[in-house]
Amino acid sequence: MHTKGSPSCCCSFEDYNLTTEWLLNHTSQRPKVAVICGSGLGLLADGAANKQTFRYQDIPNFPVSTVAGHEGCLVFGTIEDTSCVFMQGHFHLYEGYSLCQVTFPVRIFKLMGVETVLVTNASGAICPDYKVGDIMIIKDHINLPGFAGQHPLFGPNDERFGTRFPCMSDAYSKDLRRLAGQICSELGCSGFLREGVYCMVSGPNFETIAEARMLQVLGCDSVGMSTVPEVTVAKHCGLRVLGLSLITNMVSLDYSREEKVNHDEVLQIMKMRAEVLQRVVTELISRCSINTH
Ligand SMILES: O=P(O)(O)O[C@H]1O[C@H](CO)[C@@H](O)[C@H]1O
Ligand code: HPA
Repeated sequence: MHTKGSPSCCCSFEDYNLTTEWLLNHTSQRPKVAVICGSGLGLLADGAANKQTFRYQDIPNFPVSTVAGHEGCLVFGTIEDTSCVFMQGHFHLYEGYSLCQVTFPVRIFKLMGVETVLVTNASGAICPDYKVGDIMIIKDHINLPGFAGQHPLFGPNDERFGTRFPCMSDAYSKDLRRLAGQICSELGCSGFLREGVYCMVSGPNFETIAEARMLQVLGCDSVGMSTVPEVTVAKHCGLRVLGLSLITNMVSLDYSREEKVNHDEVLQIMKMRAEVLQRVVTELISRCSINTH
């Protein structure tokens, strides 16, 4: 990631190619599904067999993880007959990375032949009906940093990846959302399953009460500091996307509320639900190419 592609993008097509070639030369896996593991969810990879792990720092051009709960490993493996790749840890604007770096792995997955991306994350509930521990299937998102010009597709468009003006009205596959709902109900998770709108903020601070109230007025059900850039770039290059968000805390909408959110608490709740999420993700991977198109 050292050659300048354009003033607003720090990765050139050669950078993407170099990393893709390196990975293709170091693994015999040809993944069809990529899983981006959110905070504390690295063990989503535990359901895979024939695992092969690379540390981000050993992969040319790859950013490294700097946040607790993000191991910084790329794990290849198989689930049933499906070859897949897991990102144990993803990247955030607040770490100081450009959105080009944040989304770098998504284009690598595309070039490796991935067709479907499952994104997971931790988020705070804005919707007062939600509860801590709920799993929210992401129906849609609000790209708040994008409104302020922090957008991963800013700058000259590279047609080799996708069109200048991608449509985002169907960013999250309806088929995959339906399948996820079905799997959750088969696994007995219906009682804590939601579907809603995720809003990305840049972080790293958690929201003020006035900000949280604004997000509620905007129609957000939950808020987090990731995912939207990866999903935007995935959709731009024609990948199918499913997003699952785990509600780790209730965002304060009221000045009288005493509870204060912190990252340790976020990780603790993720740990509590990681096993069930792992079963959902494993099942999704084994069924997503059969039941959907
Ligand atoms: O979105 P992920 O990385 O899962 O994690 C969420 O949790 C962290 C804050 O506790 C932030 O990184 C936020 O985005
Ligand atoms: N706000 C922003 N990001 C988050 C939150 C939150 O309340 N919880 C987990 N990630």
